[in-house]
Amino acid sequence: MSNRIIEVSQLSKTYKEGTEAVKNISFSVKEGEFFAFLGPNGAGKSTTIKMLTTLMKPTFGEGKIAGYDLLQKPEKIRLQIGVALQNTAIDPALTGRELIILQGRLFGFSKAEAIKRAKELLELVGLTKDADKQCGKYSGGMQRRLDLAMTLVHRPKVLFLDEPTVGLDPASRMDLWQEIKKLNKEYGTTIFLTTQYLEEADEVADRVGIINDGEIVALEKPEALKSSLMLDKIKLFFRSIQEKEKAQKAMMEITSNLESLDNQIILHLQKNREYLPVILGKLAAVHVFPIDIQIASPTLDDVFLQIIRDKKSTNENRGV
Ligand SMILES: Nc1ncnc2c1ncn2[C@@H]1O[C@H](COP(=O)(O)OP(=O)(O)OP(=O)(O)O)[C@@H](O)[C@H]1O
Repeated sequence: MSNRIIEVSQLSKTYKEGTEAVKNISFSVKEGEFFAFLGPNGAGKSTTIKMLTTLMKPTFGEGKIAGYDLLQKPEKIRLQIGVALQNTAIDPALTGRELIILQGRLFGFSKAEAIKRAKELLELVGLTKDADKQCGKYSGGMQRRLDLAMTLVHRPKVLFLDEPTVGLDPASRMDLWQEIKKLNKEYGTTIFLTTQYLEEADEVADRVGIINDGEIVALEKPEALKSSLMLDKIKLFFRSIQEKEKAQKAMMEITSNLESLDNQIILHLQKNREYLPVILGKLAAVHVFPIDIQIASPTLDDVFLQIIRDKKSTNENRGV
């Protein structure tokens, strides 16, 4: 096997009533890579994960996970992967420890092995203290960590996580990211996850794939995606809304690619520091002076919005 642990070629899924949820996608993920799969609601992320985890058959195309073919060797694949999908149902009356032991037994561990593995995993995800509490009484963050522990029982090579941090408060989100990062860095587990929190994907992912309307529209390292935008955001803050409005008219002479919020204007300009004197000159001409100026490089959110906007306008031009 090459060191590509996920390999997908022209993978497609059309649901029975005709929705083309995934259209001919091809990509690969290397062993040990942290891959984030992003896309707006309904883009095809869950459908892709379901196909890659053998829960759903593709209508066309092929894929291999850890060297095994999706259609020919699904049972082999299931032993190599861990899957945490959204809304997994677990019995709330059982304790965290009992659930992990049960999972171990389902994977064929002896009772003693399952107990030992549960202890290790509870430690890994920081649930040792609450291991013997009924999991129905766990907080959202604790439940997610338990989900994670359960997916790890059989030491999977690849972990598929569908929006693992959705609905968690920022502190719990950070904790869970730490656990996932640890698995990736210390144990070399390949991570394939979907998330809506782009700034977090930016921080943790080696590579990002963006899917929109069933098609992959970007596949890059986060840095490369951001620099491909070649735009800076210049934020100008004013003392009052009246001043901001005056300034906005003047700024429209430089670019129409701007946003106006309360007392600030955000200009999106090609990366080029020479624009600053031009901006200040135009403002001085109308006697308005900003109280603060901030220059920021694009974030992954900006890239995402731009890609989705470009796609929309191409479709509109084509009359789609
Ligand atoms: N079981 C199904 N039967 C028919 N259509 C479906 C089914 N599941 C998903 N779809 C449709 O397929 C498309 C892709 O959905 P999918 O759930 O894969 O997107 P997603 O990117 O995971 O969205 P979200 O972020 O909202 O979970 C959508 O148009 C959706 O309505």
